[in-house]
Amino acid sequence: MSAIHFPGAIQVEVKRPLMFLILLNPHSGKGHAHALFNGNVQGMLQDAGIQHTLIITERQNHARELVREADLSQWDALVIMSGDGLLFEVVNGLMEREDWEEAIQTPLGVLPGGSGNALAASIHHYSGLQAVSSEELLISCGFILCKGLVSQLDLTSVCLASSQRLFSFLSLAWGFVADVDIESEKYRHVGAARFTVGTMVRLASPRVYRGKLAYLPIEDPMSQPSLVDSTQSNPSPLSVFGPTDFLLNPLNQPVPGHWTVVQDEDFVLVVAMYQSHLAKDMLAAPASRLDDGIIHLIYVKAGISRRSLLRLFLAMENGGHLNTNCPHVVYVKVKALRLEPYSPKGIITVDGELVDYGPVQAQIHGSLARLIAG
Ligand SMILES: Nc1ncnc2c1ncn2[C@@H]1O[C@H](COP(=O)(O)OP(=O)(O)OP(=O)(O)O)[C@@H](O)[C@H]1O
Repeated sequence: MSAIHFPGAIQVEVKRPLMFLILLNPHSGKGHAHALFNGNVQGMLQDAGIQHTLIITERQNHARELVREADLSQWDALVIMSGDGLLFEVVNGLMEREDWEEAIQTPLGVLPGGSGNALAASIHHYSGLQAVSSEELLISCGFILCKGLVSQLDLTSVCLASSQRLFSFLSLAWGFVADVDIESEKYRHVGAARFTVGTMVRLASPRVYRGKLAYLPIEDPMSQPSLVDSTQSNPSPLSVFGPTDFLLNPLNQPVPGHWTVVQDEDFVLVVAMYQSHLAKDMLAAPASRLDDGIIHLIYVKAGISRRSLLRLFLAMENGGHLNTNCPHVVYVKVKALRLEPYSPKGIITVDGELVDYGPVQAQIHGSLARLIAG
């Protein structure tokens, strides 16, 4: 085993042969994940001296249950070949274990086989590489996986009104983005283009979403763990495992007085990002990094014209949307946030997955997990 030290406090260990558990969702993306794996990745792993066990998931939550019970000592990494939804299962399965603290240190790996592939696109972007086609992205991520260099990864704890707590590696969305993500499921057969189609459909009849948004900016001295008395904090009642959400008050109490409460209550979208990409061709938070400890909160206030909104989404392809000087777009870096929608029905997504609709709050936990990245 050789230890390599990188500036930026990343300590990586590369040993061979590596043993990977690869979980593959055969229905992800256009439904070609298995063929793509056989055609593009299998040989690469063999050449790199990486042994693997491939498990084809049979149903939703199969991967979650599997990693919750698995003997993790057998594996050098847990890898998903799918979209972001399967990694969401793996992360939450690990965080549901009694030994979560150790389990979540198991390096994770990503091979894009879904339609969004946001984390894969983010990893590719952090490597300084240009945007590529879906198949090229798979090959790029295959190489990154074969190199086996491990970085740290932030996770965000997301608390729902049902007292459920989820761990998220990518995003929390409400409004336009969440609606497009879920409503475009029916265009799955067109692959990554489903988001473009969904965006155009929703642009034809944009909605206004009413609610209350509050957040703790990174500059606030109280966002530092050392300044918060964690014995006074109130973790959500069902958070049996996982770190304490020391910045959050219970959802049935007001947010701490030093938080910023947004005056506007009419939004077109609210999206909290902790990686750069929202989908393969959506560079929504260009400044985000794997373990910067920051939630990049972007919201668009109601009143924006349809044309400006279209321009915004077009500019997002290369991350230019934050430089358009659009007065309706707000971008803040935060440690925690709370969102309380007023409408009784709606869509909220966490890492692109539909979650219970209602009040929701979140806090980022820096470097909680580990990820094989370039
Ligand atoms: N065998 C399976 N049958 C049905 N659903 C599955 C199966 N395996 C996983 N799932 C679920 O399918 C959903 C979508 O999976 P995934 O994210 O991997 O693909 P995708 O939606 O195409 O990609 P993306 O999230 O990038 O858009 C997830 O909720 C996942 O839990």
